[in-house]
Amino acid sequence: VEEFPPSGSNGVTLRCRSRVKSSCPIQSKDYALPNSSWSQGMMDLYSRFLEMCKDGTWKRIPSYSNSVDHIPGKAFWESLKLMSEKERKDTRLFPRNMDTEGVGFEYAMFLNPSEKRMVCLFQPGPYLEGPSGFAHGGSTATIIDSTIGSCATFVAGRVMTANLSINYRNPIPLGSVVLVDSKVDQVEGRKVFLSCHVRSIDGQTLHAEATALFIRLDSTKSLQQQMSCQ
Ligand SMILES: CCCCCCCC/C=C\CCCCCCCC(=O)SCCNC(=O)CCNC(=O)[C@H](O)C(C)(C)COP(=O)(O)OP(=O)(O)OC[C@H]1O[C@@H](n2cnc3c(N)ncnc32)[C@H](O)[C@@H]1OP(=O)(O)O
Repeated sequence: VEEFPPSGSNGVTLRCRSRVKSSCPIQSKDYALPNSSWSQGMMDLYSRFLEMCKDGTWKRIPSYSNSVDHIPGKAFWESLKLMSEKERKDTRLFPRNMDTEGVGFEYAMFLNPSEKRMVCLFQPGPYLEGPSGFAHGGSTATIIDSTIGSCATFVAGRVMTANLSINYRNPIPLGSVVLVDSKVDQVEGRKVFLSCHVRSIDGQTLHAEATALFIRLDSTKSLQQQMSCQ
């Protein structure tokens, strides 16, 4: 199955750990692969998207516990120089902050480059509880921000969330599987406008809808430009 960014060419899967000599990089764990906590519904949806990756329409996005690991190629190695070994070891991407599988954010993202669309298969675990039996709104905001943010990253490179507006329509049961579906609506200079819907797998329940503004931070080429697919 095709994967983006391709692990052989961008260096993101190669990461130096503190106890390992820098000349001996090791592979970071990809958390967006199935584990035993994934429900049948999550597995089925994941298989459906993997199938759609076969003709190149969709790309599976690997997920690492440290954001640095997502940076492609040369920029990755340059960013390592800007951070101390301790900083690299001690930070974690917020939705990957729990060690036990299944209790927090279980998710996998897929990108459709031509539609500038990123979807996220999300199974909220018991430690994300807000109202009894349902996901905390903050956890929903987190997965929306991460999905939209990854979509904006693809289109614009380094970005920050400037505005995120969410309407919560129906609570998300813990342990259920929802589809977070985001797309870029417009790009105006450094501003990237996106929208997002969170729906049940059968599409019958709208859980949340959101709009967001991301601001591009620098003039480096976007991943999309690097893939030359616009
Ligand atoms: C292939 C795919 C690839 C995938 C990759 C996958 C994996 C990726 C891995 C991991 C990514 C996961 C994704 C993570 C997602 C999480 C993201 C976050 O949580 S970000 C943290 C929260 N956000 C902040 O803390 C920002 C705080 N704010 C700021 O730092 C600044 O305000 C900033 C950078 C947003 C803008 O500041 P300025 O100084 O650069 O720019 P100025 O001039 O202020 O704004 C530029 C324009 O934007 C408008 N603007 C700015 N903020 C606005 C706002 N809130 N509402 C409306 N307009 C705004 C301004 O009015 C201005 O517009 P005019 O050029 O004048 O037309």
